[in-house]
Amino acid sequence: MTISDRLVAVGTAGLSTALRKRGYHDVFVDGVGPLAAGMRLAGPARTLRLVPFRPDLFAERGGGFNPQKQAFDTAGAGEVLVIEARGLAETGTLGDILALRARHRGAAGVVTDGAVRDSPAVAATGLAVFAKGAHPSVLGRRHVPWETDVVIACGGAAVVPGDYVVGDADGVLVIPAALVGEVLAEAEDDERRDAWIAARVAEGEPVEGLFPMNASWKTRYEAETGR
Ligand SMILES: O=C([O-])CC(=O)C(=O)O
Ligand SMILES: [Mg+2]
Repeated sequence: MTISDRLVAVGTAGLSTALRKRGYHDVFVDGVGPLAAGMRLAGPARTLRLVPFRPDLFAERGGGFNPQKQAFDTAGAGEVLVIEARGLAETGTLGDILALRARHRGAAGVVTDGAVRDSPAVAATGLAVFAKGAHPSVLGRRHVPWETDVVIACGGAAVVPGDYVVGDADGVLVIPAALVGEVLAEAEDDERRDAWIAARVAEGEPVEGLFPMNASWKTRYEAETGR
């Protein structure tokens, strides 16, 4: 399995615990959700930064093959395109044509703290998209597509190009690239342990002494699982 496949398999809840232990409490892209139920993604971030609309700045960078279009046309296989839209839900930041392009490039998905336009068609592309909502407007209503591949803010989280971004039904979070190996390994161990605990709770055991495990549960866990 690739790192991205393993991140999707372990899920955001387990990853958030391992991040929190290391002091990373503010790595959540808050306020966004999947465009369709069941969408999941993981991969290294490419970034696109939108700045507040201004006629002169829009004239400089808003038209033609602008940074928004450049970002989608150059999205890499397995990458997650993350868009800084300052949390504004009243303007689209991508639509079906750009989603199709990202899909064709093999991108893992898109995360935007703005809205999506052409939203039924975007969902139909099969690309995993996490957004604040849907809105018919083009981005020029509120934004100027300014630059790609810089550190951005998205949903309150800082995103550095190359950070790993993971999204599922619980939400979206960001893992600094240097931490992904240790965070993933620890979250996988914790998830295996929690699955074992969940099986005991499903059998009717109380959580007291079991979650977290006391010494006697630990002994049984180690004996049964070899961990
Ligand atoms: O104009 C936009 O922002 C994007 C759009 O509609 C599309 O990708 O289809
Ligand atoms: Mg469109």
